[in-house]
Amino acid sequence: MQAGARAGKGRIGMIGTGAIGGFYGVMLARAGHDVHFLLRSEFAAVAEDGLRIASDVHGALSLDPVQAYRSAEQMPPCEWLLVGAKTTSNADLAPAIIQAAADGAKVLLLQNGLDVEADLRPLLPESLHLLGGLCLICVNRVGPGIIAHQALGAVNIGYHSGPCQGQAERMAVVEAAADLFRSAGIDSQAMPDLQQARWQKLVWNVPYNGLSVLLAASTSPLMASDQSRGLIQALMGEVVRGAQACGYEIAAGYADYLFTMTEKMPDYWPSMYHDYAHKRPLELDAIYARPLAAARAAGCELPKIEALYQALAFLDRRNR
Ligand SMILES: NC(=O)C1=CN([C@@H]2O[C@H](COP(=O)(O)OP(=O)(O)OC[C@H]3O[C@@H](n4cnc5c(N)ncnc54)[C@H](OP(=O)(O)O)[C@@H]3O)[C@@H](O)[C@H]2O)C=CC1
Ligand SMILES: CC(C)(CO)C(=O)C(=O)O
Repeated sequence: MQAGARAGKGRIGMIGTGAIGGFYGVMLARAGHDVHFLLRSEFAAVAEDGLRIASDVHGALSLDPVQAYRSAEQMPPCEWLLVGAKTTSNADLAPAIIQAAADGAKVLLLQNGLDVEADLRPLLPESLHLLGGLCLICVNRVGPGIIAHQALGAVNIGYHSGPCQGQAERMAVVEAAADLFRSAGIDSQAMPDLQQARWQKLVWNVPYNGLSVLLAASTSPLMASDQSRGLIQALMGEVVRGAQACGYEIAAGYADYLFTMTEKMPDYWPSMYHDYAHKRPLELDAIYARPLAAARAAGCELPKIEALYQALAFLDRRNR
C-alpha cells in the first residue's frame, strides 16, 4: 500500500516517541497511515535522520523523513492519539493531548500497569474517548531515533471512558483501534474489559520488571535459577489472586503459559531495567502501588509483591 493511501482512516498523532511509540508509529506509517510524531530529547536526531528499527522479526525498517514535532501546538488535529510515553508522565501530557486532538478523538494509552488512566482522565474533555493498549512486545531504544525490536508485537486494546453509550458502542471503537494495528500487520485483539486486560498483563510485568532491577538480571538468568523461578511463580500467583479478589478471573494456566513463553523468548531486559539504568523514574505506581491498593481494598494482601515494591521504591529514590 502506498504511503498516504490509508490517510482517510484518520490522522494519527504519536505522543511520546520512544521504543513503543517509535516501533508502532513506524509500522503504521509504513502501512500508509498519516502519522505525526511528538518528540522531546530525540527531536533533532529524528528530524535529521528519521526513525530506524533493527528488528529480529521484520529486518531493518526505517521511516525518513518523519513528520516530527517538538511541540504539540505545531501538530495538525489528529483523530487517533497514541500515547507512547511512560505512565510516570501521564498527568503532564494532558495539554499536549488536548492540543493535538481533533473533535471526538480517540486517545489510546500504549502502557503497562493498572489505573494508568486515573491521573489523565479528569484533565481531558469528556468528548475524548480514552482507551488502553497492552503491548506484548520486546523493544528498547538503543540510540536517538534507533529502536531494537527483539520479539513479539501484539497489542490488546480495551475501552476506558468517554462519550460511548453502552458496550456495543464501546466495542465498535475498540474494534476500530484494533483494525488500525491489524492494517499494519500487527496482531491486535479487542478486549471486552480493559481492567481485566491490565491485570492479565501484570502477571508478566510484576515479576520480571521488578526482579530485573532488584537482581540486575535479564530474563535468561532469571529463568535459569531454581530460586528466581520459584519467586517468579509465587509473584505470578499473587497477581492472579489479586485480580480474582478484584473480580477479574485470569484463565487457569495463563501464568504457566507466560512462564513458558519467557523461557522461549530471546534474553530480554524489561523496560523498567532500562529506566533504572538511565536514572529515569520507575513505573512503580502503575505496576505495583495501584494493584496492591486495589487488592487491599478488596481484602487481599499480596506480601511478596508488597516486599518487592518496598525494595524497588528504595532503589528508585536512591537512583535519582
Ligand atoms: N519497551 C517495551 O518493550 C514495552 C513497554 N511497554 C510499556 O510502554 C510504555 C512506554 O515504554 P517505552 O516505549 O519502553 O518507553 P521509552 O522510555 O522508550 O519511551 C518514552 C518516550 O516518551 C517520551 N516522552 C515522555 N514525556 C514526553 C513529553 N512530555 N513530550 C514528548 N515526549 C515525551 C520520551 O522522551 P525523552 O526521550 O525525552 O524522555 C520517550 O521518547 C510504558 O508504559 C511501558 O511499560 C509495554 C510493553 C513492552
Ligand atoms: C511481556 C513483555 C516482555 C513482552 O510483552 C512486555 O510486555 C514488557 O516488557 O512489558
